[in-house]
Amino acid sequence: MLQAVDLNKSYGQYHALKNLNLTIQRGEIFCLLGQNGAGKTTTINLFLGFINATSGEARINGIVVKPEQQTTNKFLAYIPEVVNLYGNLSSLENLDFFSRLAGFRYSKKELEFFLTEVGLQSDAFDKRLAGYSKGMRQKVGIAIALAKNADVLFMDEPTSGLDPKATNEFTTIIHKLREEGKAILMATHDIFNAVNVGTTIGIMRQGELAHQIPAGDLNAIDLQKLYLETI
Ligand SMILES: Nc1ncnc2c1ncn2[C@@H]1O[C@H](COP(=O)(O)OP(=O)(O)OP(=O)(O)O)[C@@H](O)[C@H]1O
Repeated sequence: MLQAVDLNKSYGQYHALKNLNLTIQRGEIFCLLGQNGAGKTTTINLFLGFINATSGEARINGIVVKPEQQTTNKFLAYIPEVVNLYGNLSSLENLDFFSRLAGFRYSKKELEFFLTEVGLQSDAFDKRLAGYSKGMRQKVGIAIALAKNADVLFMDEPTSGLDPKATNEFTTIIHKLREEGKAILMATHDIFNAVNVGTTIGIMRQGELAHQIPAGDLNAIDLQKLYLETI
């Protein structure tokens, strides 16, 4: 579903990503850990087609990502650290707008279903997004991904700045998405959450994927130890 094959990204002499090889199947959540500048966002940006690879391939559903063609966009959704939607529109209106943009038209009931799926309280549906918390905005971002019927989700630092309750709600949503067969690539600094939601943990160091471990093999303390030894 999601594959990097000998993927490289250089800026002049600087190698931001070195020979990345990884595969993420349906129902897999791959959590990428690593220090600032390790190459996590570069990896996501290559899959999203925001930047061109220097060499190698990023593939989504077997199709090579080509920034100028955008053929893989229909399969994916991106949930950035801060979900920026239209603050003066409600979540229902934002969801309707972005669904139409992706070529889907839904009834109000169907839009409400997506928002309920991600755990947004129904009394917020008609309220302007400007008053939403970070966690609520994130839920709307994930609802848009569901409405778009995206197979693959990319998330950058999804739990950064979320309080423990919102992080817990996020974990519940991710487990549900995994059961639905989504493939998720997530960059995070949150070791505890990576163990909680990940099926595979990757640790990056200076542009290289230094470790790739099944999440079930580690608890948070083991992972923290390995992380600190790696970076
Ligand atoms: N446009 C660019 N020009 C030059 N160097 C860049 C550019 N974009 C990224 N880099 C460099 O590539 C390296 C990897 O950056 P990247 O953003 O992927 O790191 P990261 O692991 O996501 O870090 P963080 O945890 O801070 O988000 C960094 O050293 C960064 O400075």
